[in-house]
Amino acid sequence: MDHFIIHGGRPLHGEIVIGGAKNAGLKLLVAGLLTSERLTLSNVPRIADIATMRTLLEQHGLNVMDLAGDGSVLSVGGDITNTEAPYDIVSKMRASILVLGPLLARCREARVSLPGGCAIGTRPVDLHLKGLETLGAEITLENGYIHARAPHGLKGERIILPFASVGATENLMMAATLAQGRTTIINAAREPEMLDLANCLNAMGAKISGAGGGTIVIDGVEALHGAEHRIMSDRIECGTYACAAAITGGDLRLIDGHIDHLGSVARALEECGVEVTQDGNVMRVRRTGALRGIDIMTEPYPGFPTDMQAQFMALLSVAEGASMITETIFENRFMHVPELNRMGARINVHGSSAIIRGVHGLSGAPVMATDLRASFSLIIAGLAAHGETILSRVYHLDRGYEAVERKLAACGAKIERVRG
Ligand SMILES: CC(=O)N[C@H]1[C@@H](OP(=O)(O)OP(=O)(O)OC[C@H]2O[C@@H](n3ccc(=O)[nH]c3=O)[C@H](O)[C@@H]2O)O[C@H](CO)[C@@H](O)[C@@H]1O
Ligand SMILES: C=C(OP(=O)(O)O)C(=O)O
Repeated sequence: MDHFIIHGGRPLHGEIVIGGAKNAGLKLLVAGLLTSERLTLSNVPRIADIATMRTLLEQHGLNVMDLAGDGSVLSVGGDITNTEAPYDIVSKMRASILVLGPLLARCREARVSLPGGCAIGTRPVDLHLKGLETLGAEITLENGYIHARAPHGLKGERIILPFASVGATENLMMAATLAQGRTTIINAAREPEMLDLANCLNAMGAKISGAGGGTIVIDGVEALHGAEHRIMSDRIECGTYACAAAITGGDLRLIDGHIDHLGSVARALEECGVEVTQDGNVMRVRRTGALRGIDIMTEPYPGFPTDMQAQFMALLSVAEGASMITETIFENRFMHVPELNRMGARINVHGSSAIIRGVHGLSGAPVMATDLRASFSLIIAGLAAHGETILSRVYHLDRGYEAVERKLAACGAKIERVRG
């Protein structure tokens, strides 16, 4: 298992190119199941989750071509020969559940392993299943698998989501593109990735309006066709490097970083005393003064994203005064707290809130990654800490961040990946 060795205390200066969004790219690849023609995606991030999604689609029978030879442009096409998503892939990557709606809509049948819980929470898929039932699917659970059938096809309906679930909105939006009649999703997730997916589906011939807002209307069509689409840039990767710049008192130009997608994250950085500006497609982040503590609550978009919570906690651990972070999306997303405390942070968890008392400095230590964003929070802490930090279980990080050590080292960080 690879690990990172980080020697902290160096401000980051320079440029980092933000890659394509993991949380958009995964669903955009799945959209390839909705047509027999080719869907070509550019700006594909070279991360482990994309490789896993590629394996999943290939075992459904799709052919995935690497057009640029470096994984950045993928073309998906061909016939679906297998409608089963097996446990060994779904249990590795929860986004696999997104194949359920498209397989059902196109093949009228699908068998997808139940994903089960993960390190950050139980993460049930009841809203996906109820929504598909509303569209006419018959769903049974047997032997750990979801078996969904719609022998006469799906039928458009009005679906009210009790919670604005990202995955349920995407699954239902994709399924509804091939349903008969109109589907209206009320209380839909409003994350920018919804709009990216809808734009791609519309380019494939779907009729979707309202994506990015709370009500999405989908008029079903007979068939979708091929298209080309550029995946939006990753707002979470952008926010993560912004925190790294801020904690080290650095100055970073984030190419293809966008304040408007970051929204509440950019505002939180400013409240902490960090300067954030936009010039064309470059977002600049720098800090010259002291960091100030603030209170944060994670919420669905446009609120503060849970996927930035761990990285902000690392930042706030060295801010002046006390901060409070309340996590409302996942019930177990504070696994980084004991690891940050091992580096000298003073953080106490009370239920869904963490109180962070700012300290003057952190000290390097051996720490362990527990999930994707927690891993990067420990890198952020390590970049600011005195001495050596050794981060193990880097495979969590590789799920969603491309070339971390290269991007950080190019800006002055002393970070090395040790293989094995
Ligand atoms: C691949 C991807 O895009 N992952 C993102 C997606 O995950 P994901 O799509 O899984 O997130 P959801 O918005 O669906 O989940 C949010 C909350 O709703 C609950 N829930 C969800 C569905 C359901 O049927 N029943 C239910 O109770 C979940 O357990 C969780 O507590 O959005 C999350 C919230 O912004 C992000 O943290 C993830 O990075
Ligand atoms: C929680 C995340 O991803 P996933 O939903 O794929 O687990 C994340 O990107 O932080």
